[in-house]
Amino acid sequence: MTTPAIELSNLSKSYRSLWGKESVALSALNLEIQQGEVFGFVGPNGAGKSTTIKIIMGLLQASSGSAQLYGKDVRDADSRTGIAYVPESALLNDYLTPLDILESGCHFHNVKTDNLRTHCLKWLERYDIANVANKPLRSFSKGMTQRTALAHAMAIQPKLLILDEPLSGLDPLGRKLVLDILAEYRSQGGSIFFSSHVLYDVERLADRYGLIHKGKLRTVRSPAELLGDEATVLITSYGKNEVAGMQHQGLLRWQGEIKRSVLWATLEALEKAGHEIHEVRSTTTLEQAFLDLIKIDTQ
Ligand SMILES: Nc1ncnc2c1ncn2[C@@H]1O[C@H](COP(=O)(O)OP(=O)(O)OP(=O)(O)O)[C@@H](O)[C@H]1O
Repeated sequence: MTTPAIELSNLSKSYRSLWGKESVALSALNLEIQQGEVFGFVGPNGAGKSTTIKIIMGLLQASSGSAQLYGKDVRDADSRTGIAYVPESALLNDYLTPLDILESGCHFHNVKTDNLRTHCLKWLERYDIANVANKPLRSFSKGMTQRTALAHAMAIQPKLLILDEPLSGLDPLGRKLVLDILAEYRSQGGSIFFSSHVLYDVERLADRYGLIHKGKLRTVRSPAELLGDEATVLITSYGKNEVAGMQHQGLLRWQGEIKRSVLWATLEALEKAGHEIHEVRSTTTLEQAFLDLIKIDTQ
């Protein structure tokens, strides 16, 4: 068996206030992320996501338990070679330019390339910031800074990407751009561990999702497991003949919201009846499925 990309065993973290009061942020977390896996760490604000990521990145010390990257304890800085991290609010030196930042990142991670400048410019182009490659970051919007941080992460050709709320601060176009790049990285075998407090725009990205709530990992599921048989699908078609489950909407248009378990049977029936299928869209969101689970868990 290959070594997991991330292995957390009984990981706990408590913070102590100035008055000595302890609050538990993470409680005995056990989790394995395999190489090549995309894992979404999802939970509401204050659930413990950033605390977990900061421990993995060596920025915080766990109170107990252990965290390993590719079999190496995270307290050993070498464990993070070839691992890219983008924090929620990227703290980049704002006197530097995107090109400076990418080039120094590549030097630090020992990236081998024929022409470093061309390599870095390629990544700035992918993130649509090549036109400001030589401008200092202090003039940038939050979205542009976030894009620089993401371009820096990809330019080091990481074996694992760790992203804390990767889409926060980005407009819809920026979000789509980042999701497309992450999907491409994933299709080339890259591993991703990302956190998010909302699911709707990352729900197609991960192989598995872990739900963290009040410092405890409540459940780890694949999107299919999470949606189960309760998932519904909305079908829109055009045709003359009636088909079970479909409601006539005037002229040739039909629409039906059906259980996912009867999707294929319905599509076959529509084809047989000579309908042209216009759209098939999931109407049950992962977000709702998770919210339902928390309700069940806390009852
Ligand atoms: N430096 C700190 N000192 C004391 N308590 C802290 C500190 N950092 C985080 N906490 C507390 O630990 C808990 C977990 O916080 P954490 O930032 O890990 O949550 P999160 O899931 O990342 O939330 P968000 O989505 O808002 O970033 C929260 O109750 C938070 O208030």
